[in-house]
Amino acid sequence: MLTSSATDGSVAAAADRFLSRFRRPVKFLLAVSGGSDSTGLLVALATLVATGRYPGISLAACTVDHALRPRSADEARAVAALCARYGIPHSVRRWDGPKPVTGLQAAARTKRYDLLLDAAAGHGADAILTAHTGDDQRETIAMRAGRAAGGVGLSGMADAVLLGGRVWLFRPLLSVDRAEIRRFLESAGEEWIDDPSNANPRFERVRVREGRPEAMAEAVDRLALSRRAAEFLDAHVRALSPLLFLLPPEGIATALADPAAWRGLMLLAATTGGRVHAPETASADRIRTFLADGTLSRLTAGRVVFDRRRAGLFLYRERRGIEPLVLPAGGTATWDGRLGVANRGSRPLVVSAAGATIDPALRGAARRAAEAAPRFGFADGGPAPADRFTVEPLIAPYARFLPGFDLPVAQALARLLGRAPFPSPPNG
Ligand SMILES: Nc1ncnc2c1ncn2[C@@H]1O[C@H](COP(=O)(O)OP(=O)(O)OP(=O)(O)O)[C@@H](O)[C@H]1O
Repeated sequence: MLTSSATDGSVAAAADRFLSRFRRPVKFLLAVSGGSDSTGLLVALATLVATGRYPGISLAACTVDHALRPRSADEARAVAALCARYGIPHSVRRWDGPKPVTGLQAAARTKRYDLLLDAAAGHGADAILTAHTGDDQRETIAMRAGRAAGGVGLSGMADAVLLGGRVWLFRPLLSVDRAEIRRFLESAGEEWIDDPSNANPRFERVRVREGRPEAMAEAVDRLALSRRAAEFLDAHVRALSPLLFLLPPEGIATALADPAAWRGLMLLAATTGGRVHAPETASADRIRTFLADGTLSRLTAGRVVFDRRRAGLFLYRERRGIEPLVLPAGGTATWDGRLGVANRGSRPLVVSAAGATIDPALRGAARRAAEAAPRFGFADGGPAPADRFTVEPLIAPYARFLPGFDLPVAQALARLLGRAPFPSPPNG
């Protein structure tokens, strides 16, 4: 039995705790590489679900074949065989096409999550599960400590993340150590594949595993911080359009006084600039000095103009460096990190900055923001009618990965941009 043995207790207990959280019917897609961690997660969950004690919960699995090593296809087949033994539908998603020479691991990771999202849709799964462990968690904290995150304290991986704004990913084994998972698999008589990339010193995670001492996470209540940042945005920031925001003087004072409010403002700045990351420390310090000084003038940082006037602080995207996007018929893409665009027409669509084409009556901050707004046209220069495309404002910091604890602030940003809320996790 899974639940009784002293050696497998923590894996089974973590799996049981996880499954017990879900009250509605839910299908999970397990991301299984064939390594010990994901094999352990698969065996633990499959065994528990087979007991019939978790009605409404079903499982599927996917292996991503990165096609980077000669044996990867065989490994995917070994996982398929394991899943077949446990009666779990399994699919393989292969990374075809050219691979970059530099940044290979980051590219593989991006592709892996895209392929997992694709597989989740294919299996009709409501959520994705990965087998990140307590060891991975310690490495993440050590890595982030090495980069001197600053501001909000050290943080580890979230146990829930919304991928691509669409599908929740859970990490049920985040509190279980790898050694425990291996003992569990040995007692269950199951084997796993040792991943050769774990011995490759090119990769950062591996370097951390070998080189850095462990660091302890600072006790930061990230959900409380996120809620306070959301309250600040709701209470103080006005969206004059999805591209132009105003923070009145009392809001500026609040942002300078309260670190959570400051974080809300920095996330709004990242969103306004179409940037994944909030301004880094040096840049944030410049903004802070500028705001504390109170002079009515402008500062540009992280592609965003901080435009201080009597009415307060206006925020908008600076005009420079906005690359045009050419979108083929039927295509979807991101423009300037700020807008998701889908071409519904039959001709290529060109999205560029409006620049001088805007209404000459506009003045001040509204004029500057409008110059950085999108303009939709065709390659011959003519404007595209509005029924040929759809757009959705993007929240760049959370467009790919939204940690569960940051859901409140992400929803506040969604409200400000007038876009649909992010979906809630499927438990409850
Ligand atoms: N090739 C794969 N196919 C399917 N799932 C995978 C694959 N590689 C990794 N995973 C999933 O991702 C989890 C983490 O894997 P691993 O630690 O190798 O990735 P990482 O790159 O360190 O993590 P991250 O994706 O968070 O950067 C695994 O436990 C497994 O669930």
